[in-house]
This record gives sequence, C-alpha cells and structure tokens, in this order.
Amino acid sequence: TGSSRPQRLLKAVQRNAAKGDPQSVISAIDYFCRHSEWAMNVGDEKGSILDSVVSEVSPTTALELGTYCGYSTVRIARLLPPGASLITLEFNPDYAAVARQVIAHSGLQDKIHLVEGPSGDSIPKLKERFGITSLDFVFLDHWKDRYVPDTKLLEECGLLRKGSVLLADNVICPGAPEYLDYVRNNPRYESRYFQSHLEYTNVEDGLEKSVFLG
Ligand SMILES: O=C(NCCc1nnc(-c2ccc3[nH]cnc3c2)[nH]1)c1cc(-c2ccc(F)cc2)cc(O)c1O
Ligand SMILES: [Mg+2]
Repeated sequence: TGSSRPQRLLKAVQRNAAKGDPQSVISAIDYFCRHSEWAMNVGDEKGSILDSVVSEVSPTTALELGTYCGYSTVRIARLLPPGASLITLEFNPDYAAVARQVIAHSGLQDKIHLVEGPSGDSIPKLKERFGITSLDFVFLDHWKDRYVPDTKLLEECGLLRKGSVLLADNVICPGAPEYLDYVRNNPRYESRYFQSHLEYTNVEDGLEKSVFLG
C-alpha cells in the first residue's frame, strides 16, 4: 500500500523546511498544498486571521480541537508568550503520528501537548490532566458537527471564563450552521464573522470569533 496524503505532506516538510524554524514549516506546507496536493489545513489566508486573533489574546492556555497534520498547531504555538502552552486534540491516530513529527520539525514540541482520542472524552479530563483552571483561547477545527456539543461541554466543564475567545474554522465551507446559530443567538457570547476563503481556493469560507461573556 502506498503513502497517505499526510505522510506525503510530512515528507515535504522534512525535505523543504529548516529544523527548528516554525515559519519555514508553515511555508513548506502551504507550498505543498498549493503546488502538489490540496490538504485541509487552515492555510495562509485564514491563517493570517488566526495569527491576529492569537496575538491579540496572547493566551497562557490554548486548546485546539482537530490537529490534523499540525499546521495550525505550529501557527498558534509560534505566537504563544513564554511559559504558555497549547493542548491539541486529535481523534485519528494516523493524523496524530504525522502531526507529532511536523511539530518536532518546528521545534515547538515543548509548548504543545497532543492528546489522542475523541474530544468528548478528552475535554472533561483537561483540568485534572494539565492542572488548568480555564482556557484563554480555543480553536475549533475538527468535525463540524462536534462544534456545538464540544462548546457546550467546555461550558459545562467550567473551562470557559469571562473573556475566553473561541475561533471556529470552516463556518461556511464545509459549514457549521448549527454552531453559527448557537453562538450568534446566545446572550453569553459576542460573535463576529471574518470573511475569507477555503484554504488554497477562491471558494468562500470564514472564521467565527466568539467571546464568552461568563
Ligand atoms: O473536516 C475538516 N476538518 C476536520 C478534520 C479532523 N481532523 N481531526 C478531526 C477530529 C475529529 C474528532 C475529534 N475528536 C477529538 N479530536 C478530533 C479530531 N477532524 C475540514 C474539511 C475541509 C474540507 C473543505 C472542503 C472540502 F471539499 C473537503 C474538506 C476543510 C477544513 O478546513 C476542515 O477543517
Ligand atoms: Mg478547517
């Protein structure tokens, strides 16, 4: 059997990116996805919006739902302040195996905790496992039908505090209509839509930023 797309993406990183240089890892993945094979990373256009929100929040504790190959994991971790950390949840063991190597190549592994398993199982264990009281920033980029149940779970587990920022990818394509409905019609959230495009295409997509009001 041949290699998978994530494995070919990893090879492109190992060949073209400088070890210990997160920006070159990001550029190598974007180049691969534009010129070789499309892959479902947040990409450079939406990635710039992600960067600006992460920089604005400057989170001490951040959570990512859906690691995939680790592209947005590296994008977020490279902007974290000293001593801050990013927890990223991945369900698919093949994706997780590739992501660990992409993260290692970037040199940011000390800032990142990759947890394998279903988000519904991992979220309730985050407090005890990582000694956190609340999350400053959450990036939702996993299965789109998990956005609402996992947001409710974060609330129920007391992981959100006044001012916690949620940023959700793909709210237009593939789409997360129930999530948009949930955060836009909920008095406990202040939401804003950032229009952009589906990674590496000119198809409309965007990010929804929602601040939890407590
Ligand atoms: O499905 C996506 N992303 C999700 C992958 C994932 N990777 N990991 C998970 C996971 C699922 C449960 C989990 N529970 C705990 N961790 C989990 C992780 N899900 C996705 C799809 C597209 C896309 C657009 C247009 C197309 F024509 C085809 C595809 C674009 C994107 O930006 C995406 O993010
Ligand atoms: Mg996405």
